Amino acid sequence: MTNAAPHTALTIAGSDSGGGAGVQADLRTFFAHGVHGLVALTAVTVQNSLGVQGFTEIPAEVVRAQIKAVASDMGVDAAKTGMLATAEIIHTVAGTLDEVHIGRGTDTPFVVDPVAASMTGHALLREEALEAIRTELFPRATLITPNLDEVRLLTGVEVTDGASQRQAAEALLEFGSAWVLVKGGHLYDAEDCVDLLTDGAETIELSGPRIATKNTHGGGDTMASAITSALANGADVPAAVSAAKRFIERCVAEAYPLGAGVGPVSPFWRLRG
Ligand SMILES: Nc1ncnc2c1ncn2[C@@H]1O[C@H](COP(=O)(O)OP(=O)(O)O)[C@@H](O)[C@H]1O
Ligand SMILES: Cc1ncc(COP(=O)(O)OP(=O)(O)O)c(N)n1
Repeated sequence: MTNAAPHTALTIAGSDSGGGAGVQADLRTFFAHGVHGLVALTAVTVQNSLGVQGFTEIPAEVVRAQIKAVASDMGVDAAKTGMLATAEIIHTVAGTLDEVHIGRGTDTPFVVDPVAASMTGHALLREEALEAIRTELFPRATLITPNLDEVRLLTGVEVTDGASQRQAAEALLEFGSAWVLVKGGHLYDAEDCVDLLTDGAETIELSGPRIATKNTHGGGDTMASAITSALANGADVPAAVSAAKRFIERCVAEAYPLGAGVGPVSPFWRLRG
């Protein structure tokens, strides 16, 4: 008997030793969507619920080799990036994605989560690398998914309400991605969590209740990999983001305490049905 292979999604991201963010969050989320996860590891972080103690990056050529190995043999239905650590890795990833035909202008959707720092404020990207994300990855992206801290770093726009969220989304579109999702989780005083999705022609507000919990570690990675899973399974961008928003709400609602600090969001609810 030969079983049909599931769809595949590739994450190009760092490892979180605490298991709540990074490739661990991505693989948990791919699994919860019935998608086979492929990995190109970019960095190894030393972190737990209290924060990131440090990281070391993987040589750029090894990142390239991982992407080539899986793309040439197994095939990639959708890809995403998370922590990329250095400008050299970003440059290498951009060139390799072109070689294996992933990203804007190809049939394989590509999501860029422009991870710059952990929620505890520890840098996950060397300083000079932000410009490389803007110029080398955004033009190749089907969708970019910054949080409000990343929006400020990338555009200088301080989002405080719906109007500035729209202004930020327009500024981000100028960098060349097909779609932008400005996530609103960091507007802590707002009653609802509103994420704004736009391609310049169509703008969709995705709103949901703000769940009262401190355990939101890995939320951004989980959201981006839920979108990537839906894209791998054939959804278009608005449908993928809308499904991911409902998914992450449940993950936040079922987040659990682990360690003395911030616990992880939980994709396990999906396995319980
Ligand atoms: N307390 C919360 N309740 C419900 N949804 C949340 C909560 N915090 C964040 N989210 C959602 O989780 C996703 C990631 O949010 P955000 O915190 O903005 O990004 P990041 O995790 O990258 O910092 C978004 O879809 C956001 O709306
Ligand atoms: C290895 C690694 N990658 C990414 C992050 C940031 O993850 P995110 O989903 O934004 O979660 P928080 O850091 O906001 O909890 C990370 N910490 N480690």
